Amino acid sequence: MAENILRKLVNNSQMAINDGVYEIDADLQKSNKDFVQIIKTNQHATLLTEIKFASPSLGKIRTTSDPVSIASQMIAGGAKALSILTQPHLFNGSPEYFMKVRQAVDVPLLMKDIMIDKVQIDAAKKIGADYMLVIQSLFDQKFLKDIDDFISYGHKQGLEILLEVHTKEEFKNALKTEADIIGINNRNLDTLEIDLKTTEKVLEGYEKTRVILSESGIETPEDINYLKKLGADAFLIGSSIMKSDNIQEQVKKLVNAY
Ligand SMILES: O=C(O)c1ccccc1NCC(=O)[C@H](O)[C@H](O)COP(=O)(O)O
Repeated sequence: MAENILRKLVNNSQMAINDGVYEIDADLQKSNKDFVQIIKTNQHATLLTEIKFASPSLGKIRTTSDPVSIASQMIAGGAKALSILTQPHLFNGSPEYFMKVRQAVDVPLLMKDIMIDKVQIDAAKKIGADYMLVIQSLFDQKFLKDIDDFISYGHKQGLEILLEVHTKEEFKNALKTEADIIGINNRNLDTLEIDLKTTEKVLEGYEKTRVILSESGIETPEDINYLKKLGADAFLIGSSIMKSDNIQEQVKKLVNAY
């Protein structure tokens, strides 16, 4: 799959769009909580934990089960927001899981998908997402055009934007946008390799103007403290929590990293 993973992810999203996955008849409300404010005031590590049953890098992570139960355990452990996969292909996600969780919890929710089309942004609003994911490399590598228009459309739908980068160049471009949070993905989407030093490389020499989320490959309190020292304000964690036998305790351990 290494031949071009991004292309494959874009094609998968197009397939899901063509199959009507995002044609949703719902009007759920987002949370009334401000995640950026939570990040700025939380005395402990702010975790955005991810409900993710499978991934391109790991295949099956956990047997698909009730997402509401997983969400409740994450929140009981101290997660301040949740990321929920809605992409069916390779991630086993779905907007239905998302809506079940939205109806059960009041924390901010990120619709985690490979967003390539405004029809998905419309869906994010309908399912009650607070945040949507935008991937800078999709624009820099010319899979998509006009990131400012895409972000502005999301904002007009009442969504906040998590803009994900992996390189210094992408980070520079991301800083020119109106994104609400910039996520540094420690996973290289061309190779799927993870290196926490990505956050270090990207943030080197950066004078803080935005809220920074470090994403992927985070497993231990030590990882969190390392990333915090580099300038990360919050942490997106999926696999290491989803693989755990005790989700609540695993989240608690990470939240109490500091
Ligand atoms: O997780 C993957 O294998 C993956 C592959 C290709 C594109 C995106 C992918 N994941 C999306 C993510 O950003 C992660 O799910 C998220 O940062 C959590 O990462 P982790 O804690 O390593 O599960």
